[in-house]
Amino acid sequence: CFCKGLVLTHVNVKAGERIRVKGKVAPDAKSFALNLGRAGSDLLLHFNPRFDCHGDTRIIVCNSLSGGEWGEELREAEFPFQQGEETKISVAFNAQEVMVKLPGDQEIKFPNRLGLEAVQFLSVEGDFGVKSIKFD
Ligand SMILES: C=CCO[C@@H]1O[C@H](CO)[C@@H](O[C@@H]2O[C@H](CO)[C@H](O)[C@H](OCc3cn(-c4n[nH]c(N)n4)nn3)[C@H]2O)[C@H](O)[C@H]1NC(C)=O
Repeated sequence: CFCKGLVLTHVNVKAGERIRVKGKVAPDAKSFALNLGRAGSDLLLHFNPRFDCHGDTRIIVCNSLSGGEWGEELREAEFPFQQGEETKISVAFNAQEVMVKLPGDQEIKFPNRLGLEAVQFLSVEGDFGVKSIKFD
């Protein structure tokens, strides 16, 4: 369900700032993921919409990764993505939680399990073509 995509390091996004990702879901998408954290092995958030992957159909899986170990998954059934469509995902965080804003004013909150105050690493992987990334 994954092909390696875009990796940004040293982005130095602080709590209260927002990352806005615009892109297009592949027409035959199985899954894509937005990862942000200290590094690839320490993720504040692995945001993983699954169209058809790992036995999941149209479910958003969120998780953290600490020292390469996955935490407990949070699963969201409200699934605002369509294969082949453009979409916008924005993420902000504070000491307590990560807030993901999705189309249709949907918001997913995920605990800041790593307690990160800044994010250095951002990657987008899977069946998603990034059009723009804005930091504000
Ligand atoms: C029911 C069986 C046991 O539970 C399953 O266990 C799987 C393995 O941990 C879970 O899938 C992982 O879920 C993680 C988030 O919790 C990640 O989505 C993980 O994929 C991350 C990943 C793979 N890759 C990757 N694979 N190959 C390449 N090049 N890159 N990159 N990132 C997935 O492989 C999967 O979500 C989980 N399913 C359930 C229902 O819990």
